Amino acid sequence: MDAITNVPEPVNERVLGYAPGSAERARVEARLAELAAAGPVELTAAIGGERRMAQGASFRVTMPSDHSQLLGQATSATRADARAAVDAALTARHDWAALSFDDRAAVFLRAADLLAGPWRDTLNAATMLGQGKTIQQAEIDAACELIDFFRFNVAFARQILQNQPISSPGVWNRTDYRPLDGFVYAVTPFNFTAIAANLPFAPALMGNTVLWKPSPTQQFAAHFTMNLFEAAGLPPGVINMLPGDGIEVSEVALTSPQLAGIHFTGSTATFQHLWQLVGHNISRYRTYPRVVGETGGKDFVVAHASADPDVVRTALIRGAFEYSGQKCSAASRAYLARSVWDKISADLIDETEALAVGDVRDLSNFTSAVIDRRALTRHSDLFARIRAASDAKIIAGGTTDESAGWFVRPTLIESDNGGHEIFTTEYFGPILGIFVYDDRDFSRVLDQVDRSAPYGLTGAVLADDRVAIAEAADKLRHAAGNFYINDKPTGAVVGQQPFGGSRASGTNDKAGSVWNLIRWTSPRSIKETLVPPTEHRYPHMG
Ligand SMILES: NC(=O)c1ccc[n+]([C@@H]2O[C@H](COP(=O)([O-])OP(=O)(O)OC[C@H]3O[C@@H](n4cnc5c(N)ncnc54)[C@H](O)[C@@H]3O)[C@@H](O)[C@H]2O)c1
Ligand SMILES: N[C@@H](CCC=O)C(=O)O
Repeated sequence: MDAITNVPEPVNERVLGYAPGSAERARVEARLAELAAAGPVELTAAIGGERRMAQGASFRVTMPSDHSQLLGQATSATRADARAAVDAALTARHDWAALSFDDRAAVFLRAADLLAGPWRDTLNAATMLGQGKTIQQAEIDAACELIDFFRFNVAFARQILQNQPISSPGVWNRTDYRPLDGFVYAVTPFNFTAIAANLPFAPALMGNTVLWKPSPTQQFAAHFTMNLFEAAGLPPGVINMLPGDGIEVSEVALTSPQLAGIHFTGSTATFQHLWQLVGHNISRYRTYPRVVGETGGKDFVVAHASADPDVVRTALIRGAFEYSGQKCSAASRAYLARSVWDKISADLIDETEALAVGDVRDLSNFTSAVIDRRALTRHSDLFARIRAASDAKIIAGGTTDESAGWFVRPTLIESDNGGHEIFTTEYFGPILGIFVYDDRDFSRVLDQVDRSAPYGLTGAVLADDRVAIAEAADKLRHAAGNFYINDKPTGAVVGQQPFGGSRASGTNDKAGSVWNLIRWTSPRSIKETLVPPTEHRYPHMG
């Protein structure tokens, strides 16, 4: 079809409440029971449309909040699997790029509607069981954010395609939004089902074919996400999914002359490692690979003396402890004016101690387990270090329990040493460092917030005083790519707060926006001269 169509106007998917007695609660509870009872699922690779086990070492996917519950059996992709996936992506490339934008977009609009309807409970339940999310956290991720990524990216991509140059008399200029000249390698984190799907999907929407390497601890929901892509009609070879740790896959992908882009989300260390390998191999590639990565954070909350104490307490608890702090955006360092601290400290400690932490199948819990034993050990080691030191003190939480699941109690650690590791290091767990400052030192503490951590992802200022808000927004301009005023620093919504940060937090290409999609196209300018000249001499030559 030659018409330039209008794509559906995107609207953010409504977040369902799952209150006791609601229909959606009954449905998701039934799906949780079914998936947990179904026995281990074979977590296959997807290569050129074929679903088969990868050829490497096997690994198990269990529930973080009940590690005796086996959800899936997987095997890691080997070099041979990776070579097959690269070949499949390159084979599918021409036909996928040759499809009209409408045909490509329709696949993902259908995925959005399937997910909003019959697939919602499956992806929510898989995310709860496999990644330890409560229903609220699964709903805003695996359902709403992913549906929004699908629908909004289609609309943003259409805007890009419509962006065409001017022409002049006798000349017709056009921009051809080509996919990149090769395949895209998407490497995704454990903590968000929506991010894991968006990283392969966004380049695919722009006409690219993709190797997708999910996190082993997200493989359960990734498996169902791949099923969803297929159910929506994604042609074979467009997205090829390779389970496992990715080491052998990277050896193949990053040395392939056809590597055209990396779409990464995960830790700063892994991203830097991948970027170094790209630098090392730079002369091998046919084109310069686009390297897009969103990485770690040490996200701050600064409360001014004018802040409402109830707002501060709520923003800290939700911002730091939802999903047990396993969000790149989680509040992990708080700078509190002493007058505010004096008003909230007792209640903050009591409420933190009272937070219900347990199995995700008990919907009354506020949060659940951390992702795996490694994460739990990172926290128990931290607690031991803090207890041995004199310049920081655990004032709530500070315990772990691995008897049934990988549980870490929400923890508050207070210190007056602004350079302490609790203000600089990303633990990726339910840990909030607290620095109390004299009310009159607000300006000085803003400088400290800006300088003390290497990251630049999210941050919040809480204040009623407008001058204080303006000063914080100015002084912290580069300290956060997502800056919140009187809110927690988590929970960005697609289309409303495009997400990403700079400094050690990434390339700030803003997932779910035109700025991200533009990285997956290599525009070609076409000039057509309608009546070309037939004489080389210019008028000034007489
Ligand atoms: N800025 C953001 O938008 C954002 C969003 C989510 C998570 N994160 C960050 O992600 C981190 C947590 O996620 P994680 O624990 O999954 O991160 P991670 O870096 O451990 O793993 C990310 C992915 O990289 C893979 N990986 C590791 N080494 C690899 C290699 N050599 N080749 C190929 N793949 C390799 C992992 O298997 C996984 O799929 C935190 O630092 C968090 O802040 C950032
Ligand atoms: N976009 C999410 C964070 C993603 C990282 O883990 C938020 O805004 O809370």
